[in-house]
Amino acid sequence: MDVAWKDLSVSARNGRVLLETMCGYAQSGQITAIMGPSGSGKSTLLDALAGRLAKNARREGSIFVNGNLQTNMRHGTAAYVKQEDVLLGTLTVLETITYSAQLRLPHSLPQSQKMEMVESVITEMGLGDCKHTVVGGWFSHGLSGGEKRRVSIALEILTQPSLLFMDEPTSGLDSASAFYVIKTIKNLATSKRTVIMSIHQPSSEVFEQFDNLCLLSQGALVYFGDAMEASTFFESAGFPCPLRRNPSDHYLRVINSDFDNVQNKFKEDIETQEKVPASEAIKVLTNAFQNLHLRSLHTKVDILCVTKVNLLDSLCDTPGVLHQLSTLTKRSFINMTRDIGYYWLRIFVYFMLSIVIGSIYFNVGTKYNSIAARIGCMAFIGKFLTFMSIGGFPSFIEEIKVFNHEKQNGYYGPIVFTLTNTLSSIPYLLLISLISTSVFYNMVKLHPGFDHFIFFMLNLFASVTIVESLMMCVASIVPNFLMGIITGSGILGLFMLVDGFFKLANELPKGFWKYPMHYIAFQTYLLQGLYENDFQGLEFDNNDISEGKLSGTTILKQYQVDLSRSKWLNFIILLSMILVYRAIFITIIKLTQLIDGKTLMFKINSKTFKKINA
Ligand SMILES: Nc1ncnc2c1ncn2[C@@H]1O[C@H](COP(=O)(O)OP(=O)(O)OP(=O)(O)O)[C@@H](O)[C@H]1O
Repeated sequence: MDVAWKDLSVSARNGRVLLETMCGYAQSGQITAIMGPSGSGKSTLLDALAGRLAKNARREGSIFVNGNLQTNMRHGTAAYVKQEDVLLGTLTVLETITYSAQLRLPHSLPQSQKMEMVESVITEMGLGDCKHTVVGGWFSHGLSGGEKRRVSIALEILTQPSLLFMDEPTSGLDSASAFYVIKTIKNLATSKRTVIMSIHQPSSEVFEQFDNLCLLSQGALVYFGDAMEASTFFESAGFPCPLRRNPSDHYLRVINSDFDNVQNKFKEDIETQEKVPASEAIKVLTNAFQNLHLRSLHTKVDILCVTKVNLLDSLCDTPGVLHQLSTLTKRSFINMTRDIGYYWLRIFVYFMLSIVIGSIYFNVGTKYNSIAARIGCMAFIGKFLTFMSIGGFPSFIEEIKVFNHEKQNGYYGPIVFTLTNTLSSIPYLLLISLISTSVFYNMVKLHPGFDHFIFFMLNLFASVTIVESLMMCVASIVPNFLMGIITGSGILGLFMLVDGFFKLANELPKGFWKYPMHYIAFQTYLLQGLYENDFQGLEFDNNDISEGKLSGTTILKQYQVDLSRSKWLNFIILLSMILVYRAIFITIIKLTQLIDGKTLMFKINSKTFKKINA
């Protein structure tokens, strides 16, 4: 793919110019390196080209891919290696890359060939020794920073994308690793791939692998052209590279104006030519570039903007939705199994709390005082045990980071993610409900009968699933674990107040708190279902024994339980809430994509293509 950008500029919503108007190109078979001091706009340029700018940044100018004005890119044609590694900490290197291969390589490719590709990319990235090591997270130390970086690169080069964006691929790598990694990328580029990467401080050997150099300083273009000719350019502008200095170090030293104010302190230690403040040097270099190279750059860009080349079709044969579903469900299930914070810890705490509940309300009976005890016991279970399900949020946040990255690369969308998360979490949520209910139900001796026990368990299952679904919606808006937990707790706390326990339903202020909040809170249906399940069919001693027995139905009326809704109807409402919350999650993700203007990179259809080509 040939990429050309013309009159490209980026500004933040507050008016700050992040990238000044510039042009440039990247051709197939070549590596184009974007270099510059820290904060010079390398990532911004990369993001602008890849269509990944932050919401508050606006791009102007045009980007052409194969001579077509770029709108979106097709799935499999562009890959992006982010600056930070987004990996599931519970998987080994081999598993991480294998799942990615299953997810993205054409379905028609035999399994043996896929595994060969996985092994080969592991070898190329020097990960052979640690291929069975887990990536690592808060629960276990795993790969080093440099190894994680190489796994991130391996994941993206696996499919040999036609266009590869890389944000600082060598950061955290030692010089030998950096060299071999870039050499592998160079090999990839020579097989007609286009690589655009931002890079900090390449060694001279790494620098030699670059074809084109785009040098930025303070958001402006200082040099664009053949990487090897940069030294001639600097020399002609009066800044020759001193002997025994890495050329890239030299370029960055000359154009880094961040330290102009402290330069005087180190006068004796710096070369004569560097005594010129960088701000002056940048002006000289920019003028020299405009005089010597800008015209030829414009000519080259103009040619590339109109040179039509057909897009590669080779990688569009990606696996179908069912294959993606099964691969992602397996991956997610393994992640949930290995991350003790996802469910195991919760299962243990639920078990312990169930014993505590069982001991406190042990053999609750049917005396007059047992009525309040049963109500209190069920309210605690319905409120607090379900609330505790926000504990899995930090682990979910890690998973959603990977989802966001894979979604941006166009591997799959929110519907597939939601389905896989649902399928893989169901066994654990059932286990939580089964263990807890088995313990407290039998200790407390709530309404006898297997059908009553099962109903209780299913309600607990539905409610913890609702809390997980609600937290998914929270994560889609607040993808930070502390803020997410605060937001989720706030919402659940509010629901608890209006479910009819702390204040009976008819005594809640009508405006807002009863209508609609009482009916939105899932605990309303949970508690009513549990109360009906427990009280209906039982008889209790009256306060005054001479007044005879109190029927369960009378008690339910006193607690303002809406008996027109059967306990099963309450349960069905809970199940529907799971669907509603998960649908809200999908809608939020889709809306965010629309607002971002990144509507599914892979969803460009042939009609649109024909129109653009026309
Ligand atoms: N969305 C944004 N809103 C406001 N300012 C931004 C935004 N993105 C980047 N910037 C600013 O633009 C400048 C360039 O940022 P950028 O991340 O592109 O630099 P960089 O050259 O990649 O730096 P580094 O090498 O340190 O990663 C920085 O000063 C940064 O604060």
